[in-house]
Amino acid sequence: MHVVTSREMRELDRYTIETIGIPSIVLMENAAQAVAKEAHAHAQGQLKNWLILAGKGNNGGDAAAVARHLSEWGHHVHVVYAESPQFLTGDAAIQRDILQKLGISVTKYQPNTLDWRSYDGVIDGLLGTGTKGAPKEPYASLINEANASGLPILSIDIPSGLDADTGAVGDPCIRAVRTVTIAFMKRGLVQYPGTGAAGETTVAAIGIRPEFADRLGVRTFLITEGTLKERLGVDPTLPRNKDTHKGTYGHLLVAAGSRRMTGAGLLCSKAALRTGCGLVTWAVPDSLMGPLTGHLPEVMLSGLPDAGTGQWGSVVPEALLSLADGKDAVAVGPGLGQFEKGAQWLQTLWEGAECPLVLDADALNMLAGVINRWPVRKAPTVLTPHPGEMARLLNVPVREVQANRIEAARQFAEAHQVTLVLKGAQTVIATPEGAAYINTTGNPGMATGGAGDVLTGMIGSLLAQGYNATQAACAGVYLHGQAGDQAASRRGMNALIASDIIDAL
Ligand SMILES: NC(=O)C1=CN([C@@H]2O[C@H](COP(=O)(O)OP(=O)(O)OC[C@H]3O[C@@H](n4cnc5c(N)ncnc54)[C@H](O)[C@@H]3O)[C@@H](O)[C@H]2O)[C@@H](O)CC1
Ligand SMILES: [K+]
Repeated sequence: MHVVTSREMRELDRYTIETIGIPSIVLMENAAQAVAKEAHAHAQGQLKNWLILAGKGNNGGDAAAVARHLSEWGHHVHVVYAESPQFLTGDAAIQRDILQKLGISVTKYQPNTLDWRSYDGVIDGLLGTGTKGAPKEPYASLINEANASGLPILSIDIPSGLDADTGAVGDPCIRAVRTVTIAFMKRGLVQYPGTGAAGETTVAAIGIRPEFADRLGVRTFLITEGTLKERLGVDPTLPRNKDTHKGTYGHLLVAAGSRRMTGAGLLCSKAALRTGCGLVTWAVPDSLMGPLTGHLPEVMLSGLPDAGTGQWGSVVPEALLSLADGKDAVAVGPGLGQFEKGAQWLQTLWEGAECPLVLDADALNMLAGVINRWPVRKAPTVLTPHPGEMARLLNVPVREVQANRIEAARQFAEAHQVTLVLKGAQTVIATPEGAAYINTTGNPGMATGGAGDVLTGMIGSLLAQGYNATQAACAGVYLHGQAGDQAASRRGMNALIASDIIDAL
């Protein structure tokens, strides 16, 4: 499913109107039909009293047409224009004139004069994708009154006050229970806090087809089952061919865990096996071999000389590099620990390993500040930072990363020619070619120690099985979230721990 910016949406509108030839008023009619149907369904067969808020742009034009449909179906509607309706232009003016001829009640907003208690629900058609900055008066007061009314609000296209591109909520912003977005999902609806303000969101098809978005070069997508299968060609449910053996499914090397942090390596390796790779070799500092033996019988432990410390800082990087030889992928980082000259240590693997790499946690901290000077790797490289690690990689505050996660991920991935997985609610995957994918699975119960180690193992496993970096990152993130959702439904979010995610795979 495509996800668009407001600029892309304008281009798609223009393309559909001018090149395909569907008049804008027809698109508006389709949009309004879809929104009205959603409101009608919300009323569950009862006829309701709707207060319909209209701005002066096309979002308000949609709202006026919604009022017409609802009234035709027997609902009671009252339309309040934020600004004087006499100044409307274009399609919005056409809709206003129709309302007038149909005798539908219309007023201009006067602060604190609306009797909100006499309505059952609100339709929000104040501001759409034409919004610039936080709502100005009188929109701001009207939005505040609507939110304070406690009535369920259904937003047209986006909640008024939302930044359709970043998901930032203006002061104020409508808090909707439901949003019917027009033609395509907007970026602001799939990034927090926007996602929270929009409530349950559906996309209304109005005649602007998905292939038009491909034609115009839209390269941001929501990860759904359809995206995985149709766009990315990954189907994890396909049965295995009968004449295969463990070598068919790849061999992953995991470099993770150190004294006091062995669990990270256990989770990463076990998740990798459960994601289907044929073999996992787990490299650890030699002194940990004894304590770890037998904990995960399916994994092959490989101890590297560590001068008795149990720390990766004492392991020469060449030892790890030679283990990487002949493997199908390497996962490095969980529980590795921080140590002196860590960047140089990692550089040996970065430059020497010929197979795909996935880097997480401490390995990402080693990259911060040096990745700019390192050569682009020939084999695929996946980085999986959480927002704090991303901020260190970019040397900016975390809030700057979070303010526009899609762009932060995309720019980094393009600049360094890596596949970047920016974790957090609605994980973003950006590819070296400039595409971005936004995940739809997962829940806050997964904000628990070790969940990231599980993801690293899963992505490593998929890389080892021969999936390309985009496939591995997108499928890994999607399945990780799906397993987390299953685990949460069994355990509850508070009780969920990382092992439960593995158990749900
Ligand atoms: N063909 C099309 O263009 C279609 C557009 N549609 C609707 O049209 C909307 C976009 O319409 P518009 O581009 O007219 O824009 P909007 O209706 O989103 O609003 C723009 C108007 O609000 C004003 N405004 C902008 N920022 C403001 C702020 N911070 N405070 C107060 N006022 C502000 C602008 O001066 C402008 O008059 C979409 O969200 C969608 O609902 C749909 O009808 C489908 C077809
Ligand atoms: K709106």
